[in-house]
Amino acid sequence: MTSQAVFQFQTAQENIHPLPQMEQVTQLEAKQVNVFYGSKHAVKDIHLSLYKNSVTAFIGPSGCGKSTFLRCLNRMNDTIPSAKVTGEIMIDGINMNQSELNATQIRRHIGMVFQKPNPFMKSIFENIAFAPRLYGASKAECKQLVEESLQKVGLWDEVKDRLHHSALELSGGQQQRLCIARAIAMKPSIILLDEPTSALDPISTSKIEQLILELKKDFTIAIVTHNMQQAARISDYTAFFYMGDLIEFNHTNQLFHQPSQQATIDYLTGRFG
Ligand SMILES: Nc1ncnc2c1ncn2[C@@H]1O[C@H](COP(=O)(O)OP(=O)(O)OP(=O)(O)O)[C@@H](O)[C@H]1O
Repeated sequence: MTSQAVFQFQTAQENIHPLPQMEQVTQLEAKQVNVFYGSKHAVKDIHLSLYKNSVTAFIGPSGCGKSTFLRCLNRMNDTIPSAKVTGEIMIDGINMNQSELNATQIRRHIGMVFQKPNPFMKSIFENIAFAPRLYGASKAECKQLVEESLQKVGLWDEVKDRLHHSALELSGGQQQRLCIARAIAMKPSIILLDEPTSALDPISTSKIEQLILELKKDFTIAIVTHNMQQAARISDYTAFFYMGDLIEFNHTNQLFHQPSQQATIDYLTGRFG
């Protein structure tokens, strides 16, 4: 029997989701989500919930489908011509994964920050004010949003005297915090972070981790990370993916200390990945 077959054999449905239904409030529920790139089945029948004001980490070896799944949550896979997403992404009783719903509107409510900081080639101020203005925010509202968002990401004091300088003058870590500020200025309910610290030094990484812990008071957060210490430090829940399957989902503490699946144990102990 191949190791993959062993994992599949051991992944009983009830073990994937051993969470007792306690006090968590579901913010988003993915049901039977599958993603195909042409004939490649990259994400297989995933059922997973994000809970309000919590951080959920997606971990697993390279190519296991973490980012692909994350991108389903705000319809970012719509931008990839070969990608086909089936299943439901339920928020407040509405399935977001239906073409009748406008993906741009959905992304207002489910913001995303990428691996590489990608500020617009505009001023610090404009990076934040641009989208709210498009959606009708007045000059005064934009000004307030800029300050509020920069305060939230701990960047205000560092940049308040050069708001009209190019965002590209900022360091990588500052640029990433600016991108987070840009996302939160749209007042989303969910923020998706795709390896947001992998291009950053340890000090900038630590600042972003602190920031994520602060932000979960106001937002629901999902983060893809290769850094297992990071997942252990900042997440409340962890989902372990392997070859497109969700192998295990649990409270982070539980998953790291008492994993229920052999594949999770093997990954956490460095036997593969
Ligand atoms: N645009 C695409 N076109 C075709 N195949 C893709 C595309 N993006 C991803 N894939 C494939 O889908 C599978 C899952 O990729 P994905 O990037 O989601 O994995 P991942 O777990 O996030 O990996 P990593 O940790 O390396 O970023 C991989 O086999 C990958 O090659």
